[in-house]
Amino acid sequence: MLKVVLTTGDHDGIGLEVTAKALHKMGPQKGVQFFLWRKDGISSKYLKLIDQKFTRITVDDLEEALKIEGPYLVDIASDLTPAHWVEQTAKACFQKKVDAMATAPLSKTSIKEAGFKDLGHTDILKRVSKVKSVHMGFIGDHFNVVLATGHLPIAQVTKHLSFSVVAEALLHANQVRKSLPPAQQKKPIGILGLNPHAGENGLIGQEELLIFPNLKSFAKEHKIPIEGPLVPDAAFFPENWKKYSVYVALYHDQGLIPFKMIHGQDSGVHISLGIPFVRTSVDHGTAKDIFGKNKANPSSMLDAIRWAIKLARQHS
Ligand SMILES: NC(=O)c1ccc[n+]([C@@H]2O[C@H](COP(=O)([O-])OP(=O)(O)OC[C@H]3O[C@@H](n4cnc5c(N)ncnc54)[C@H](O)[C@@H]3O)[C@@H](O)[C@H]2O)c1
Ligand SMILES: N[C@H](C(=O)O)[C@H](O)COP(=O)(O)O
Repeated sequence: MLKVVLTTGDHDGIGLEVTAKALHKMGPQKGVQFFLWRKDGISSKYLKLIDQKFTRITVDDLEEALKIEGPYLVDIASDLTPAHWVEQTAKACFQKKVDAMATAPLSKTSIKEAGFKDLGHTDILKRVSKVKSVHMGFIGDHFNVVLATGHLPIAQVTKHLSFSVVAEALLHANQVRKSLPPAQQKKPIGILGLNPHAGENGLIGQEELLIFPNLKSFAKEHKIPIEGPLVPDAAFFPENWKKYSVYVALYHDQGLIPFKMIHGQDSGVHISLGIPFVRTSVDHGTAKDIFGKNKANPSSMLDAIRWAIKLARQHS
């Protein structure tokens, strides 16, 4: 049985709602045991939804939960913070006690309030895994994006960008390319430029001239098909989506504004690249403005759980 752990994120966000709705929609999955972290003492509305499809057993910690075998959904009613749920699950994944984790949205503020220095799940996973670089990858129905830099203030992006930063992102984007259906795998990875008009041969910034000549040799050496620097304001025209297996965006919003505009809440999965286990997530946030209103769309969480299972099967 694959053990897949779901964390439900901020207590006052839509995490539990989208997770319960997603589980209700997908029902039990052959060969998969689900574990669900949630706050102790919550209203039973969403648990009742889960109970329509699953036999649920409640415990109060992960260690206890992992001892339970059989056709149950194991519900962890916890008084730890949601950031601790993520950290404990990541440790269990790292120790191979768990096969995959799918996370509902967690605010960076709540991670800070839990006493952690990490900026997001990605940083928690990187710390637990002790790896040098982790990249955020986003898989969508229309196109896929890998971010070369993460949660970095915009003022620091140019200081941080270098050939080696983009080359590491390219290697992770290539992992995404190789996991795509054969026809898509053949398409190059499109790497965006940084400046307006991709620098226009150095007239509007030097970053493209500093990064891309080396990147092209690096890609050739690693047999990775690439194109770039793509002109950022034209790269995401719909007619270009099918030209590239993956886009590499140089900073967070360069890739996520188009990705979220197009995929909205209807699809889109976030995959952590560079950690030694499977972690997927939604492509939206905590949506506190609609907390408790039963308005949250669970499609991204449903995709995140499906991808966690698919990737865990490939890993096992
Ligand atoms: N995977 C994650 O853990 C993750 C991802 C993104 C953002 N965040 C965090 O979430 C918090 C809020 O982020 P934000 O305000 O930038 O974006 P957000 O996605 O929470 O909200 C943007 C808008 O989209 C709506 N929305 C989001 N998801 C929806 C859904 N499933 N169904 C219906 N409407 C939905 C919201 O109601 C809001 O109007 C921040 O603290 C951020 O750090 C976490
Ligand atoms: N950049 C992500 C997004 O907008 O979807 C997000 O903030 C999630 O980050 P973590 O997975 O590191 O929490």
